[in-house]
Amino acid sequence: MTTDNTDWHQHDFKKYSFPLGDIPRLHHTDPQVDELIKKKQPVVLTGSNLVGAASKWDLDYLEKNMGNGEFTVFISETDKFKFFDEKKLVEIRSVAGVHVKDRPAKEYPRPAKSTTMKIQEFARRLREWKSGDERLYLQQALNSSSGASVVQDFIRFRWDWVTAKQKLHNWGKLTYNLLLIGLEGNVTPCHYDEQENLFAQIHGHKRCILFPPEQFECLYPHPVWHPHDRQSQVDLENPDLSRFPKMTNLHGVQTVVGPGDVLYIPIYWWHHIESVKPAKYSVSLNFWYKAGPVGQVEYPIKGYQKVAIMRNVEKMLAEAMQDPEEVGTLLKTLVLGRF
Ligand SMILES: O=C(O)C(=O)C[C@H](CCCc1ccccc1)C(=O)O
Ligand SMILES: [Zn+2]
Repeated sequence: MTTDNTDWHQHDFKKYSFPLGDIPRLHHTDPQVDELIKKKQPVVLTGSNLVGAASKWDLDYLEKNMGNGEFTVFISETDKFKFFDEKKLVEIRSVAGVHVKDRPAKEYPRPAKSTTMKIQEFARRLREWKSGDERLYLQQALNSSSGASVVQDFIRFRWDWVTAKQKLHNWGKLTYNLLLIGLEGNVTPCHYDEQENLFAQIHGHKRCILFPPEQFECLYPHPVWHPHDRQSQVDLENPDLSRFPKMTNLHGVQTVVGPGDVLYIPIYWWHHIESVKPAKYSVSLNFWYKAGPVGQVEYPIKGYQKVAIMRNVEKMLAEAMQDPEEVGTLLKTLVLGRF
């Protein structure tokens, strides 16, 4: 895997069963950049200085300057931090048209539990962390109460540059910036988001493995009503081909982003992200934008549009049937032996 940003040692990286190409790394002034973004293809933009004002955001600085608020921190017994949407549990009960606050019918295992803590406690626990301890991952939307000097840095981001990208590519509004501080070795397993994403790396490095929306059938996402909606059911490190046979068709692209790099993760693209050596922790900040207006539909429709259609079918059927479990039965009746 060639990454001209440093001489990555192959032996350090996990080996996967599927082929991985390279995501192009281009200087942000290269005209190919906007061509790739227009085609919803991932690309690493270098030299943008988008979050140059945050280049000093190491643990010491953030500990001193993030203010006195409580921050959302996920804690996991393993290296995986698979997003779990607690809101879905209530929504499941409301599928039957009844909002019931009691415990959900099914108990879902939670890979990582969510808690809050002050930045000082988080920093202390990160410094004291040793192999075998539970892992921590701070994931908090930045806002105006994030400490005065951090807000000053935030204001000095290259908002002209990123807003020009937003306008040029007809993205919707900026929903929020998620600040991510995690231990080397933390993994955010394969999932997709319904937003355009300019992912800025600030401290340390992250290995990002991406798959296009068309590989939906190889990645077997949880149902839309599941708390792991948008997350793949498959474990890329330990493929279960009896349950997920189409994993053998997986082929992705990858890159390693370092400080100053910005990775464009197109809407609906699958991504699997790992904080890698040598730094002990990594700091990233994403810029999530709502999808732009659909505009004139072109045929044949694109992979990501099929994903949006499948999501709507699942939602409509879940709403129509009393019990989400019946959705699978109805869909099998609809297609098996008929199409
Ligand atoms: O920026 C992105 O989209 C990423 O996936 C970055 C990822 C953490 C995201 C956590 C998360 C996943 C799903 C819903 C809400 C929050 C990382 O860098 O570890
Ligand atoms: Zn994501």
